[in-house]
Amino acid sequence: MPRPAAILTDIEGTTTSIAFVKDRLFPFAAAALEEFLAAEGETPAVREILAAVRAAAPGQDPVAALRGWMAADAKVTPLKALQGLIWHQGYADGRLRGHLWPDVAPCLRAWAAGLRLAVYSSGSVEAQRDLFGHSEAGDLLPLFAGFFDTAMGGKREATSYAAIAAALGLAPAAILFLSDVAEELDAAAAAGMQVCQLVRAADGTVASGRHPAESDFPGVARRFGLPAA
Ligand SMILES: CSCCC(=O)C(=O)COP(=O)(O)O
Ligand SMILES: [Mg+2]
Repeated sequence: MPRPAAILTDIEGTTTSIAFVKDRLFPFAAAALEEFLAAEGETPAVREILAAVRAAAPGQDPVAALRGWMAADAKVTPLKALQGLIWHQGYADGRLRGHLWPDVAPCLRAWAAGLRLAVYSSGSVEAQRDLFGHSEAGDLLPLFAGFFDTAMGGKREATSYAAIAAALGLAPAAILFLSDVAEELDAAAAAGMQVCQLVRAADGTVASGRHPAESDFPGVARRFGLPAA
């Protein structure tokens, strides 16, 4: 395999602890839902999201549909867009700061000097930008060349990875995709990307055995011949 020219990274379980997403971000959005809709429900962005909720859950009360998706951790685009808008307020006023494992920011900085970096998460592009722009390691936005969400398709579909490679103007084989979820790695590998599973002990991730696996970003750097932090 050629040395990767670009790194495409997942967020939850890869750059960021699962606990931060599930115990901090998700409850933050859940607690603010009704109040946010009362305040912002007539803005064009939220009206568009609510129309998409009604289209995806016809005949259901939109708030009930959103609550159901939250309870199921459904990766549904309108829910993800709305969570991103709610989190935006928290990042802007300092109540939220994006968690990153301590090994992540030094490696991203080292890699960005010679490689293109991009993110692919179920979280909306706005949510991704806020997490890295207001991270515990400072503003990392300048390191990234692209952000991709479920508008590209689901993370377990090979076509999503082909679309992201095309958007980056690279052959899939030139891109290394990092994720904790084996099914996402299966899909990226099927599209021709190089892949590596992040098996972070603190998150309780288990190696699938189907893909190369490392416990942190320096391990990824060693395995794929990338610059070390
Ligand atoms: C942008 S941080 C919030 C991530 C999120 O909403 C989520 O559902 C986790 O998705 P990922 O694809 O990063 O595992
Ligand atoms: Mg993940």
